[in-house]
Amino acid sequence: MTATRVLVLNSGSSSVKYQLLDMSDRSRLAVGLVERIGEETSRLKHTPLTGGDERERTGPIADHEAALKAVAEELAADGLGLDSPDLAAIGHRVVHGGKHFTAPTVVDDAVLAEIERLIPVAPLHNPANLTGIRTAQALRPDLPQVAVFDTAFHTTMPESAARYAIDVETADRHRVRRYGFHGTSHAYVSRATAELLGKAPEEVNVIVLHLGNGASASAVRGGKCVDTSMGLTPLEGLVMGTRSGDLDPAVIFHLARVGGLSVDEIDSLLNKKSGLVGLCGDNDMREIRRRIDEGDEQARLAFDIYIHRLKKYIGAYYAVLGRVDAVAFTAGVGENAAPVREAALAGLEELGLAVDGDLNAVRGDEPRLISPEYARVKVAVVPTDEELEIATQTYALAGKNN
Ligand SMILES: Nc1ncnc2c1ncn2[C@@H]1O[C@H](COP(=O)(O)OP(=O)(O)O)[C@@H](O)[C@H]1O
Ligand SMILES: CC(=O)OP(=O)(O)O
Ligand SMILES: [Mg+2]
Repeated sequence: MTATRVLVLNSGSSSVKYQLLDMSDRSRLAVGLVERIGEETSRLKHTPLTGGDERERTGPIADHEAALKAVAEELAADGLGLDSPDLAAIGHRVVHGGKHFTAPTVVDDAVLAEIERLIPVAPLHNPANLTGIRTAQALRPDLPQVAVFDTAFHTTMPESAARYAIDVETADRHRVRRYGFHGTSHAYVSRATAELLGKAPEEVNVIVLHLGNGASASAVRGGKCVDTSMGLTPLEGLVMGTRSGDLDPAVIFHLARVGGLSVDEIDSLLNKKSGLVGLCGDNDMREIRRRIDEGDEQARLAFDIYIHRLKKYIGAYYAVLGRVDAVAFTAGVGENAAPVREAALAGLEELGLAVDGDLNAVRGDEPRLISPEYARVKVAVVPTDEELEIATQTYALAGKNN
C-alpha cells in the first residue's frame, strides 16, 4: 500500500495551523489551529473531518514544540496519528527562504542551517518554522520533511524590481533586497485565475491582491512574478491588520531621534500596533464595516487609507504589466469584503476595470468573476488554499519516494 497522506504545518509567530490531507483524492482528514502559544490562554481547536465533533483545549501551551505534540495527540485520538504508515511526508510553510530557495525542498541539515541563517530577516516567522520542522523530525525521523517557502514564487522578479536604490555593496553584504511573501498563495491564485478565464497561466497577466491579516499584492506575467509589495520583510506595501506597510523610512529616524523610541519599540509599533489597528483600534474588516455603518468617522478614515493604498498598487502593477487580463482578490478580506473590492476598483473604468454590484454581492467558496460582461479586464474572487498547495508540492516532491 502506498502512503498517500500529507500533514501540512503552517507555524506562525504565535500560532500553528495544520491540515492532514489524503493526496489520493486531495481530501482533508483533519484541520486545526493552535493559537496564543506562549500565553496562559493558549487554545487548540481540532476538527476531524472523518467523523466526530470539533474539540477544543484551553490552557497554557508553552512553545511550538509543545503545540506540535498536542496536535500529534489530537490526530492520534482520531486514529490519524503521526505514527501511521499512511503518512508520506510532512510539509512546512517556511516564510523566509532568501534568494537561495526557488522551489520546495526536502529538509536536510544544510537546509535547516540556511533557514536559521535567515532569522535576522524574518525574526517573527523563521524561528517558529524551524521549531516546527525539528519537532516533526523528532516525531517521525524516517519521513521526508519538505519546506515550502513563501519567498520562492517571487525569485523570478527582475533585479529592477527586487533591488532597493541603496548602496549596492551595503545591500549585498546584508542581503537587503525585496524577497516578497505569501508566494504560495500568489502562485496558487494566479494559476486558478488563468483557469477561471479558460487560459493557460503562460497566456495571462494577473494582479493578485492577497488581503488577509497580512496583505500583499503581486504582478504576475505569464505565470511568473515580476513584482510584489512586501520587501525584505513582510512589513512593506499595503496597509495590513496591524502593520503599517509603506512609509517614508525617515519616519523611523524621526521616531528614534525626536520621539526617543528604541529600535525594538519602533519595530513593534510598525509591525503590531499600526495598520488598521493603529488607525482605528480594530483590525477585523467586519468590525470596521460595522462601525462605518454606524457613522464612525475613525473607522471610515482607516478604511479610506486602506483603499487608497490598495488602489495605488493596482495602478502601479497595471503599469508594470502593461496589459492586464485579470485582477484577483483573495484571503480573508479579499474573499469576503465586497465593499473593499468595490471601493478599490471604483473610478477605474478608463483602465477597463469595473465591478458588477450584483455579482460582487454573491458569496461562495468557488472562484468567480465579479466584473460586468463588457469589462476589458476581468475581476475575480479566488479563494486561496495555501495548505492544499503546500500539500500538493510536498507530495509531488517526497510522496513518491515512500
Ligand atoms: N466576512 C468577512 N468580511 C470582511 N472581512 C473578513 C470576513 N472574514 C474575514 N475577514 C477578514 O479577514 C482577516 C483574516 O484573513 P486571513 O486570510 O484568514 O488572515 P491570516 O491568514 O493572515 O490570519 C480578518 O482579520 C478579517 O479582517
Ligand atoms: C508573511 C506574512 O505576512 O504572513 P501572514 O500573513 O501569515 O502573517
Ligand atoms: Mg494568511
